[in-house]
Order: sequence, then C-alpha cells, then structure tokens
Amino acid sequence: MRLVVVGAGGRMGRALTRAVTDAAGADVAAAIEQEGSPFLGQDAGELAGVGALNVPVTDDPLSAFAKADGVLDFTAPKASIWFAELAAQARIVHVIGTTGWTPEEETPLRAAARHARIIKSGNMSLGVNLLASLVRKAAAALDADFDIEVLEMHHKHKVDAPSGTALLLGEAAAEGRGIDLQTHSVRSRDGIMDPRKTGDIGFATLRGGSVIGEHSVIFAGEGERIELTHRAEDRQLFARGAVKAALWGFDQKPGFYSMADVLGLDT
Ligand SMILES: NC(=O)C1=CN([C@@H]2O[C@H](COP(=O)(O)OP(=O)(O)OC[C@H]3O[C@@H](n4cnc5c(N)ncnc54)[C@H](OP(=O)(O)O)[C@@H]3O)[C@@H](O)[C@H]2O)C=CC1
Ligand SMILES: O=C(O)C1=N[C@H](C(=O)O)C[C@H](O)C1
Repeated sequence: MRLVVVGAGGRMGRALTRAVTDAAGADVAAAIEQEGSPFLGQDAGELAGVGALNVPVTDDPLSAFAKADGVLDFTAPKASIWFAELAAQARIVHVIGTTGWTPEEETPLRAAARHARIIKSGNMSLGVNLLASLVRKAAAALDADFDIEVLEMHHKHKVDAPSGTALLLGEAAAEGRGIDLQTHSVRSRDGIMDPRKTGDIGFATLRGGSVIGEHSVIFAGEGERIELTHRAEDRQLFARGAVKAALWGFDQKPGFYSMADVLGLDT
C-alpha cells in the first residue's frame, strides 16, 4: 500500500515514517509539510532516523495523493479537513490521528467520507481502545453515585486539552451510563463553585516534560474507588496502530470508521 505521511517532520510524522518502513505491505510514497516548513526538501527517511528513502518532503499534497492508496495524518484539525477533501477526490484511505476538534469541524469529515475511507481516532493504540470498552462496561454497571473523573497527562508541547483520548474515554463512560457527554461534562474548575453534580463527568489535564500519554478513568464511590489506567511508553505504539488502520481500510467501502472498527472491539 502506497502511503503518504503528512506532517512528516512532526513527532508523530517521524514515528509514522518509521512504522511504515517496518511494516510488511506498505511503503512511504510521499511526505508532506506545509509551505515554508524548514523540512521541505529533506529526505523523510533521514528525518525519521531510518536512512534515506529517496522521498523528499514536499508541500504538494494534491500530486502526492493522486499517486497513493492512503494518507497517515497526525497534524492539526484545519489541515486534516483539507486533507480529507483531497483524500475524497482521490478516493483513498485517510487515517486521522489529529486531536483538538470542535464538533463543527467534524462535519466536513463526514461529507468527505462519502468518497474516502476515513478512519479517525483520538488514540490508535490497542490498549486505549480496549480501555474504552472496559470503561463503557464499568459505567453501565455502576450507578450515578460513582462520580466519573478522567485524568490525563502529556508532554509540555501538547496544545489541545482535554486530550483526544480523554474525550474518547469520556464518551465511552457517557455511552455506558446512557447520558450525553456534552451536557454532562465539566472541563475546568477554579475558585469557589457549586458542589459536584451527580452524573457529571469531570476532566483534569496535566502537562509537563516528555510524557508520551497517560490516562486514568476514576469511578469514585462512597468508601471505594475504581481506577482504570493506560500508560503509553512509546510513540511508535500510535504509529503502528495507524498503519494497521490504513491496511485495514484498503479493503473497506467509503465511510467513517473508528479504531474500534479496525480492532473488532465492541462499542
Ligand atoms: N490519535 C493518536 O493516537 C495520536 C494523536 N496525536 C495527535 O497528532 C497531532 C500531532 O501531534 P505531534 O506529532 O505531537 O505534533 P507536531 O507539532 O510534532 O507535528 C505536527 C506536524 O504537522 C505539521 N502540519 C501542520 N499543518 C500542516 C499542513 N497544513 N500541511 C502539512 N503539515 C502540517 C506541523 O508543521 P508546523 O510545525 O509547520 O505547523 C508539524 O510538523 C496532535 O493533534 C496530537 O494530539 C498524537 C499522538 C497519538
Ligand atoms: O499529543 C499527543 O502526544 C497525544 N495525543 C493524543 C491525544 O490527544 O489523546 C494521543 C496520545 O495520548 C498522545
């Protein structure tokens, strides 16, 4: 499968190039950064530390997508929307790991999925997607007297909060409990406020150092507490998941898919 890595100079872009190079049945067909990027013209393999691949980074996704079977995209929402439109025109697979979406920004992705095979997830690891299934089950089994809080920590460079994974886990908890996350989520607390409302799902964000990604869902009841935790120890985990998603998407019809679909997990 000929794959384009967009955002090829970024932390995940470099991890994706390494993962494609390691995978059977996939090649790096092109590498993209935006106009003005210092990475333009550099070899994607050299950037990723796997040796020259003879794939220079360009700022021309249109030409790249026309010759490819799929795109691996961990960039920013505005960029991912544009890439989804191009992937739809080219009728190819678009794997989106980008996080930090508003609900309105997701609408054009659904339109692009009429022609592209879009696989989007806030976390491409098996562990987190399994954790989401466990959270859904726990939330369904426990009554609303168990307060649900989602805690996450990431490296100091991360710009969106709560993380895509925290929101994915919050959605799983809300689904398990049969409530709407939008109307039950508390995303910040500061100063004097009303006591916690029964049924709310709280989010807390920590940022610092080089932490790859840590998430806990805490079910706090009277006199007991259940904590479900995932710790990512290596960014390659997400990149391998993205390549797996692309290879899976190759045989699918146009549509909007999740990592749970790829992994065959119940939702
Ligand atoms: N779903 C998952 O499993 C995971 C998701 N992520 C998410 O992936 C995203 C990227 O993370 P990370 O790699 O750490 O971030 P980086 O900032 O290191 O990388 C993003 C790259 O995308 C580039 N980019 C932005 N806009 C465009 C564009 N229009 N065209 C081409 N390239 C563009 C950036 O270039 P420039 O610097 O010039 O803006 C940068 O090189 C984040 O949203 C993060 O949360 C991360 C890990 C796992
Ligand atoms: O920005 C990151 O690094 C990560 N982002 C994703 C998220 O927002 O959940 C996934 C992972 O935790 C790393």
